[in-house]
Amino acid sequence: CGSDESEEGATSGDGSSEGETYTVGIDTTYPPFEFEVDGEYTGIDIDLIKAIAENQGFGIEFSPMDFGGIIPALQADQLDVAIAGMSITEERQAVVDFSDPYFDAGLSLVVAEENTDIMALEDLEGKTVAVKSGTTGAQFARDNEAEYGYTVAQFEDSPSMFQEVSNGNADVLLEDYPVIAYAIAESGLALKTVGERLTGDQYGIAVLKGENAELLEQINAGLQELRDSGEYDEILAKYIAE
Ligand SMILES: NC(=O)CC[C@H](N)C(=O)O
Repeated sequence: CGSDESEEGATSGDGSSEGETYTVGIDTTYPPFEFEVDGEYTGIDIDLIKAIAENQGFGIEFSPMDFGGIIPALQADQLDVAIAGMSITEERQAVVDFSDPYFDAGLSLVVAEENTDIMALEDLEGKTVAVKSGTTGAQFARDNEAEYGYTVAQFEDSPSMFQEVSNGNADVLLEDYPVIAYAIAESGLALKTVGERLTGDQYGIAVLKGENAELLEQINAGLQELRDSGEYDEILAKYIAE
């Protein structure tokens, strides 16, 4: 559905820049932000970065990887840009520069639909909490583990976490609420969100710290253009039911 998928590789826009091509790290197991349909990458992040590349006249090449590998890959110069539902955090800001925020998210708890004994963090004593490596969810779980007395089980991707709770191997998982809403609606897994939203944060597009001021400026200009033109809202509406 939607726009054509042909911009991977070189998009040269209107020739206003040198048509540089950047390698973009993505987490393709993270719908509705990034996923794969019939061998094509799709989702909010994919559409946004393609549209930014187009309006700023640079090319992009996607490099899919586990979320936990993305910041290390930026640091190792294997990626120029990362867009991966990545929350802007102070810790990350020590090693990457973020674009202006483009989406509001934050963590919630998810349990099996029939579960009636977990309503909040206070109910997690002795339970197993599934998290994904390198994420704000994993960080939150570690930070609160001693206080609430649960055990953390770490996974490399979100679908594995959802599966694990659905199977009953883990009692609860921590994930960003737009991703939870999409997973529950689309996967048919018998899961539900419980309790309050635990955190609020915002997603940003990342580049390696200190070395990419010009690229970051282009990304911010591109984002602003998409907001002004209404294309940003159209992209969101394609993937998120209001
Ligand atoms: N792709 C993801 O799993 C991102 C999770 C979360 N928003 C983070 O930044 O850590």
